[in-house]
Amino acid sequence: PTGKDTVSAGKGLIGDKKAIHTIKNAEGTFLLDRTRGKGILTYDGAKGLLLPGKLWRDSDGIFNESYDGAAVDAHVYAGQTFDYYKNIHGRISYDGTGAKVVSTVHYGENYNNAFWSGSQMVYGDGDGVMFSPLSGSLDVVAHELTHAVTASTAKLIYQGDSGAINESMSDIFGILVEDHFKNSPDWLIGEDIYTPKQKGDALRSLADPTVSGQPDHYTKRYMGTEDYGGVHINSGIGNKVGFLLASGGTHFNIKVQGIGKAKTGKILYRTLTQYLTPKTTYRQYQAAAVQAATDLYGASSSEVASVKAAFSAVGLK
Ligand SMILES: CCC(=O)Oc1c(C)cccc1C(=O)O
Ligand SMILES: [Ca+2]
Ligand SMILES: [Ca+2]
Ligand SMILES: [Zn+2]
Repeated sequence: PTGKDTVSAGKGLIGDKKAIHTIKNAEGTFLLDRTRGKGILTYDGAKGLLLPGKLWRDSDGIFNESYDGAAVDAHVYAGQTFDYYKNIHGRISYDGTGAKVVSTVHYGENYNNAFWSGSQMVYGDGDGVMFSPLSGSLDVVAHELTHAVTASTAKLIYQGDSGAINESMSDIFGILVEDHFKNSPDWLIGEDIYTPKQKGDALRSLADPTVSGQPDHYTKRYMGTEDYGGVHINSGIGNKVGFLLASGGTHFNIKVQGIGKAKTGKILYRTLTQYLTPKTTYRQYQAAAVQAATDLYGASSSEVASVKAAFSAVGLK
């Protein structure tokens, strides 16, 4: 649709008020943000399974009803993730050339999933027990949009080691985007939408992947066929590397000097976008990350030493 670029009032899933970029015409106000790249667009799946559904339209221009919350959060968090990649890494949208960022909320019924379809983000409403509506968490939205960055660069195949690295990159950048915008950063994924009736838990922990049954060492990796060869299981190995590299610590008697979240983000962004390829294995990932850190900080830098130590701590070299 055409219309006038507008800033509207919105309320997120937990009732938090926030401004949203929209366009307004005679038919109403739409979730179309034309201030970022070629646009950020949010659609209503209307509890069906057709994508993308209908571009979200509000008749009175105030997005404050409970049904609106998932859409407001998806729209705002997509914009924040867009801003992180632009301002921190100089990347304009997931493809680097301002590609439209499309999200659909209210997908399916009681759907406990969120995913990157290959061309857009899709969020279920959850069943109210396992999940609340899944766009209600910035780290989850950033996780999904990072799948799009990966699909536009390394194209890591979604199975086995490459799939686990794909998943880990999405978790790590989910953490980094949330850290960039929130004053309560953590190393947890999905805490805002996971098991709404229980407090203090999360979908995954990067600080200690074993709390959700993930391995934190390469010798403990899952080798079965479930979950595309364990992409959401073995991502714990890469997640532990990311945590140790940023925060430091001693793991299986190996001490890692932390280098902070910002440098960790720079090294892993360069690794993902310059060195990883569709079939990269965890061992090749170690070499790629060392190379990226060397490019950025020099072969004899403390940052390179920390990258080597972080991978060594999980049994990779
Ligand atoms: C952190 C977001 C996440 O993991 O979303 C998924 C869920 C909830 C189920 C299945 C797949 C995914 C995914 O995006 O990998
Ligand atoms: Ca989090
Ligand atoms: Ca919970
Ligand atoms: Zn994922």
